[in-house]
Amino acid sequence: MIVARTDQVTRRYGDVLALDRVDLAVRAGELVGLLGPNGAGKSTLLNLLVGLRRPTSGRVELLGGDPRVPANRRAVGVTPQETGLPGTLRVGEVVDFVAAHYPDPLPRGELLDRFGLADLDRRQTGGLSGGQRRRLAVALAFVGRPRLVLLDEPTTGLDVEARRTLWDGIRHFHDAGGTVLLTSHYLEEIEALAQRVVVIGQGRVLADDTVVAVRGVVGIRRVSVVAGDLPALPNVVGTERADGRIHLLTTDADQLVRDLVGSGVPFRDLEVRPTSLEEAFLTITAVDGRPATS
Ligand SMILES: Nc1ncnc2c1ncn2[C@@H]1O[C@H](COP(=O)(O)OP(=O)(O)OP(=O)(O)O)[C@@H](O)[C@H]1O
Repeated sequence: MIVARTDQVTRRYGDVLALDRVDLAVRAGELVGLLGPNGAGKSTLLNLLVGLRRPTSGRVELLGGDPRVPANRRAVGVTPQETGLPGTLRVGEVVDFVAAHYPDPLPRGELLDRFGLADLDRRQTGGLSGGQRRRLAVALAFVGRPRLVLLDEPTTGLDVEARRTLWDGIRHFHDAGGTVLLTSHYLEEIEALAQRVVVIGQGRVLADDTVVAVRGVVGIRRVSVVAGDLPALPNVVGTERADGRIHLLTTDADQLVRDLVGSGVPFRDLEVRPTSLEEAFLTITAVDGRPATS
């Protein structure tokens, strides 16, 4: 069963194309990571899924209906990228306040325990550390026993231990059958939680695959030289000519350099550097299939 879906969704903010014909389907019980750099369109996508924004074109479906209808959002928990908590309320009071909106909320103690906040029940939220505040904000998405939880960069600003505690809370929910869609800038974060990763760049879905497959692309290096035409070389997954240089994307930079030298073709100014995730996907998408000398 599909619990969240976008069908050819485009969203513009004036001249900015934030999402460009995005297709996404999240099935019940999945834990999906949305990966992409700043401005890729991740938050926009979450906001469309929870009905906070309308698509410019295309269709969005949440739990089988229109996300803008409140009844369809009842079984959804959300933590946006930025949240505010009333500073004078105690942690327990905030949880109780949110819980009061749901017919069968999680017991307060259980929720706080799951997110490592049990000792802070009576602390005013204004006296929490940044990391504790973030964990509470994320925990609140789970109060109403949702079927689907959407988390926008849940662990930003958390130290290693706080991040681990939060991951445990998310995992617990997922192990019990819950569905999660979360955003991150880091593959490592998604790798720790999800099997499936959707890579977004410049408003487009660049990849929708297993973490293992995406990790293969992240390992790609850019070998660039100043040269005339190059022969076709093994392990080259993309080629680009720019700024008077030939850029070769490769899964094995060491071997490619050996092959370049072995080919006897004159070249100079050799450079080898890692590609960013977005760069790797964008370049491969743009030039895949063209011969190295084009
Ligand atoms: N309300 C808005 N008005 C105008 N432009 C917007 C608005 N919201 C988002 N944008 C633009 O849309 C694009 C996508 O932004 P979005 O916040 O969805 O990206 P993101 O992947 O969540 O980024 P980040 O990782 O920085 O949170 C960006 O170019 C952003 O500047």
